Amino acid sequence: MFKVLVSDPISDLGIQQLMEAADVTVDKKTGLSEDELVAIIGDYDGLLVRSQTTVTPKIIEAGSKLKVIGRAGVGVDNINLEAATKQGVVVINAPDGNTITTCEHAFAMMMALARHIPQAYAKTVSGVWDRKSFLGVELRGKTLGVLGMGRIGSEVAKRAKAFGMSILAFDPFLTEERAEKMEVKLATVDDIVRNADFITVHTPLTPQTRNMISRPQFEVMKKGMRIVNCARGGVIDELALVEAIDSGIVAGAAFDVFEKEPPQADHPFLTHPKIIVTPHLGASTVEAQENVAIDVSEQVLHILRNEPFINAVNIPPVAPSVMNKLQPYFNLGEKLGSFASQLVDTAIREIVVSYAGDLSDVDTQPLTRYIVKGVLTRYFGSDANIVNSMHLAKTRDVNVVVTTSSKTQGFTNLLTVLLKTEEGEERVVAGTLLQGYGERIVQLGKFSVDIALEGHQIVISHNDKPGIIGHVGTLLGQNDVNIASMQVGRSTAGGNAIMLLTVDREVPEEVLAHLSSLPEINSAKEIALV
Ligand SMILES: NC(=O)c1ccc[n+]([C@@H]2O[C@H](COP(=O)([O-])OP(=O)(O)OC[C@H]3O[C@@H](n4cnc5c(N)ncnc54)[C@H](O)[C@@H]3O)[C@@H](O)[C@H]2O)c1
Ligand SMILES: O=C(O)CC[C@@H](O)C(=O)O
Repeated sequence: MFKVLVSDPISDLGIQQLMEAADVTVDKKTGLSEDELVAIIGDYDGLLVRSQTTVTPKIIEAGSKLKVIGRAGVGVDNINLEAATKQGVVVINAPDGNTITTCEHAFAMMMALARHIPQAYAKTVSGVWDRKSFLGVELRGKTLGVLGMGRIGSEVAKRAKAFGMSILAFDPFLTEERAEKMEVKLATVDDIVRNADFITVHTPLTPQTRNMISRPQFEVMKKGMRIVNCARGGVIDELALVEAIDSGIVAGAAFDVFEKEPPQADHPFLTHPKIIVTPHLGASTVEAQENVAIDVSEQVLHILRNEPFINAVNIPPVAPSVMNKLQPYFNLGEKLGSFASQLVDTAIREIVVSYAGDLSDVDTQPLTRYIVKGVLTRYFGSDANIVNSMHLAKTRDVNVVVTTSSKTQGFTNLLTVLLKTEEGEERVVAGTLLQGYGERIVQLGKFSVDIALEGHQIVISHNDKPGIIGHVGTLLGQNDVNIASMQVGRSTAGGNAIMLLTVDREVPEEVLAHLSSLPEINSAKEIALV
């Protein structure tokens, strides 16, 4: 039974699927401090948050069973990704569910700003009928600058066109072609800053976007422009903005987000007559909260159940078509990695993975993670997983090299793992997924073999002399180790040879030692693939 903790208020309807799952119990405990979370998180396999819980390294480290942290929303800036990745915890978000809602909020803020709606409302309900102080401006005919043309920025631009605005847009990924299709003008930040009547920002907060609009930008703005931030506090420099309003450059600002949330009681925005604010309400609609909770619950279930998932923030995204193609090979890759790692005796320095045939023309990154996990499991046990395998390899100075090859050896798909060790050892094993026959090892060192990749195996390196197979069979039989299948490969008659046996059970240490001591046998190793 999996246990999931929901530590922020999240739509009940949205997490219904999780609550109704027979293999999951859900606990809702909101408003906990870091220490309170640290004290209980060790019991949970999953943690579901919105934006109130700050998931710190301390909480993640205490989550010894934690497999997944789900963020019901887009931004994962309240989750320490580095700590999660290090510990192999998948972080997922729900990037699509609140796009329209947040876009509509940004638009509402822009309109409220243009027509002084919050200020006029406050005065009216206070009993003052003031029709002179709130002269607004139309949106029609104005230039809107959109910084960040992702999901939300693009939707804002679409709506602004319907209002008769012309749009200048900047996003590092916005091409001339896409801009044309969206009927916006591709511009630089400087163009936007100098020419826009309204600016709205829709970027994440990154080192590049922090204070993207600050004093130098305000100084060259059109007098009387207005500015909206429904993305992240810190993208627009708060103090520089207040100065720009007070000096008459900016006519007004609308902010849903703050550098520090909630803002201090003396934050200048809270009393400024030309700044309107909301308490991070961009995603707060019934629809969006249901959508993000449904999306994230579904993914959490997949992760807990070890099924393929999407929207992982700390694993590169994979297109569903690529995932479908790769998924059948995950087990093969992990087992080959595991097999290869059990062949080496000294510290691994390089893992060289080679893909051929059907695997040569697809983005194999996710499969490489499984192979590296397979290699590292020998050393890290269940601490190695597909989220942290590349990170673990890097921190242990293990170089991972991926190549594609045209040498398929006649197979439709071929996956080769070569391990190089500090002492100059090289161990190579190749496998294939054979329709109707499952996962097979087809190469071991320089020898061609064909044996199912499963269970307990013994790899014996020996000299090709008569009687050896008989000795091995007798010894294993005497020790109650049943042989399920056997393959022998040799370079030349009488030369080096390899024997690969699948046996029905674990092989006792002393039996392996006895095997290794038999005449003409150079080494005997057990490989466990269970
Ligand atoms: N107020 C809220 O409640 C609320 C709700 C949802 C999302 N958000 C925030 O809104 C922002 C946008 O969300 P989204 O879903 O559209 O994300 P998105 O990833 O679809 O779009 C973000 C865009 O910003 C662009 N970008 C990155 N650096 C940039 C730069 N230096 N200059 C210009 N563009 C840059 C990216 O290329 C991307 O296209 C995020 O920060 C998100 O957290 C806030
Ligand atoms: O309301 C929330 O949970 C915050 C939403 C938003 O900032 C997000 O990043 O998705």
